[in-house]
Amino acid sequence: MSGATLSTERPAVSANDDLKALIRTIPDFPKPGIMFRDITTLLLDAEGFAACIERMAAAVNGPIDLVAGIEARGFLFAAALAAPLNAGVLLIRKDGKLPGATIAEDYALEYGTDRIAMHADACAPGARVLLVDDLIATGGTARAAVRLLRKAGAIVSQVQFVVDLPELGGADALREDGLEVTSLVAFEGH
Ligand SMILES: O=P(O)(O)OC[C@H]1O[C@H](OP(=O)(O)OP(=O)(O)O)[C@H](O)[C@@H]1O
Ligand SMILES: Nc1ncnc2[nH]cnc12
Repeated sequence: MSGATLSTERPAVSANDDLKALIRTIPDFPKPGIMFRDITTLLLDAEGFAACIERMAAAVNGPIDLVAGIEARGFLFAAALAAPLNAGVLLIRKDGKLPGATIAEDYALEYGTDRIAMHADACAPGARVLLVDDLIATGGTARAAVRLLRKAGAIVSQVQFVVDLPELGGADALREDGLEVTSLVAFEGH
């Protein structure tokens, strides 16, 4: 009779711990109590940034026409990801920055509201758009971006982030909206 054997192997290292180690945490920025997850250190590492983009590309579910990036840090990941996916890049900017005719969407901040915009003619109705940002916290920005893209007629079914702050509930809120949400690393706390 073969009894259960206890594994002497170490628990598997999460596949993206190498990337997590490249993201620096700066306490109390931009204000006391915030743990700022700084992806500039990941960007500085050539192998790490390349691995990040490869893993994001591998997680893309189905063909897409455009990668939409959210200003400003989201642009970096969206632009790099678009090349291997053979997709174009659609810019979602803070209001007032785009030169052509725009459509906009408001979203709530801790205090007050903000507005993001995109060129009204940036995507054809029915275009399959993957939304990308560096980080999701409360999800206010990403949810507004999804509403904006859908207002333009885009089909948005997946949203990707490098970093998730799960305690803030943004990824769960997007999932409740019916979106597929993928992120490479998660940090506990704000
Ligand atoms: O999930 P949320 O609570 O909406 O927060 C996440 C957003 O906050 C950060 O952008 P920020 O507005 O700081 O802009 P930046 O990229 O220009 O620094 C981040 O890049 C996301 O876009
Ligand atoms: N904790 C955090 N670190 C970096 N960017 C953020 N955007 C919102 N919360 C953030």
